[in-house]
Amino acid sequence: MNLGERVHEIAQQEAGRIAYTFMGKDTTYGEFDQSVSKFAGALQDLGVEKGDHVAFLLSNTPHFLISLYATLRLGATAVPVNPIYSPDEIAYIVNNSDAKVVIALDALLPLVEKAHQALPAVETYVICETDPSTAEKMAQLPEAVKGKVRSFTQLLTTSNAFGGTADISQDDNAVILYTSGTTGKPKGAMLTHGNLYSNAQDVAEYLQITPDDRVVATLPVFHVFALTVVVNAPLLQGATIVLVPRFTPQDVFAATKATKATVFAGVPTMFNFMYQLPDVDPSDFASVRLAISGGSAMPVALLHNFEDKFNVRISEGYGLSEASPVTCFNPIDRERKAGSIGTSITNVENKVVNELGDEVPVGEVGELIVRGPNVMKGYYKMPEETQAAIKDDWLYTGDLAKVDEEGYFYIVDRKKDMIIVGGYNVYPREVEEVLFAHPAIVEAAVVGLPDADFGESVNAYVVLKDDSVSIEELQEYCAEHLAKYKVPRHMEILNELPKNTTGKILRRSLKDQAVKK
Ligand SMILES: Nc1ncnc2c1ncn2[C@@H]1O[C@H](COP(=O)(O)OP(=O)(O)OP(=O)(O)O)[C@@H](O)[C@H]1O
Repeated sequence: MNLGERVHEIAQQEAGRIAYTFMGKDTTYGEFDQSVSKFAGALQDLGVEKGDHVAFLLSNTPHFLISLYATLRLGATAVPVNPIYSPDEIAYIVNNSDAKVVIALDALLPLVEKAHQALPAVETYVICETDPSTAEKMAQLPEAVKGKVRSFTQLLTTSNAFGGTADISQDDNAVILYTSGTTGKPKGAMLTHGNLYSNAQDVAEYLQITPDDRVVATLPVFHVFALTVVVNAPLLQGATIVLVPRFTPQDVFAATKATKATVFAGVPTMFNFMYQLPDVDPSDFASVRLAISGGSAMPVALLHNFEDKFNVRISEGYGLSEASPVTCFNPIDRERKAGSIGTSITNVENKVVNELGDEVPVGEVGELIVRGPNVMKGYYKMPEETQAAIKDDWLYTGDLAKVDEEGYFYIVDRKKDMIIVGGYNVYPREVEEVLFAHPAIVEAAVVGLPDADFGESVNAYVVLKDDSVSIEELQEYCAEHLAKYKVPRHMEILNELPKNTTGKILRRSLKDQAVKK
């Protein structure tokens, strides 16, 4: 069984069940399956065969769901790319992935027009219309590009359905996902059909997603967290996806209220924006039985505040692109531990090891490594990086963690972000947790900077609710809660913190800016 077959099976058994809802319109599994077959037929007519690569420059609209499942049905490989990357970033990924077809939102038409010469391997651009003026704009394209451009809507209405069944094995690539480059140049993690199916199934079981669930999809779908947790896992269960095209707290509350959504998944900054929104009526969120946090560390103070305000349980999990992504989650039917990423999900093993790769005792910090059917095949065209990441079937995550007696894991921080002050280790996260617990602080990030006396120093950047507190007072507050060497030497108040499009705070940007000063 694979993802495509499973969705087809649900459509055969319960065609009238709602697969997704978008802008107030419901689409049934029967209709979804039909669109997938037709679009797979269209891709086939465009020359896409098993093993070919198709890049997506799409956001949270039905185009993504149809394109993904059509590509999978043909046995081709999907390469979801963040559509708001710069033209150079997009060109790098599209070229590196050897994509033959690019499926793009119409807003990217100017980019297609400009960038097509830099993308020699791309034979066709399929443009997804969301604006009535798109057809006219397509007609006015220069001849050299026009010949390569097709309309998604037209292909969907005029193509014959793909009637065949691609011969897909568990080890075939389903998706190549480029890591966002928070810590370096994007690398394409090759995730197989087996990887994606098993992780979606294990997550769905572990979080008890049922066919009656309505799962809010506002996390960007081109990112691995969304792909498994709010796209594949609900579809495997025959549940309903509530597509929210662009995250705003207002849109999420409106969508949960209108659809009586039962599951919400977000990164911590989303929870923070929702919590901070003034005049919110918590009853708008009352239908949500489970809130899922992942992608970066959920500050403990925010977890408690959010749970109290909205009377909902937050289950924090952990993962990375290379692991499809989920390895741990706080369980639904057992204790949820604040500050922990929970226990290993079914079929996946997590272990904390020292520099030699030996498991460390309970409570001791080491690198988190992962083994299971979710671990990627490798990085596309990067055998050396693959060898460095996977040793004896264990994926080295680059994250420091510890585990308790009950098997709950705690992410201490990224290995690369650890600060060494005069020989002492400081994990930015523990300083951030203290800052987050201060009532005047809305956001906080901590980075290490070179220091002539101590090698490195601790530096904090905060966003404040108001000006009720000074930097000196915040430093005094830190001194009350932290050992002296962990207290930020330098603190700065900013209007906002730099974030990537998934909402993760970019410590590296803060560091780069500080070094340039
Ligand atoms: N619950 C969590 N707590 C702390 N960190 C988390 C959590 N969930 C995910 N992360 C962090 O996110 C990382 C995985 O993110 P992802 O695969 O999206 O790549 P990225 O970090 O955005 O980009 P890059 O790999 O290029 O740095 C993990 O390795 C970990 O550092």
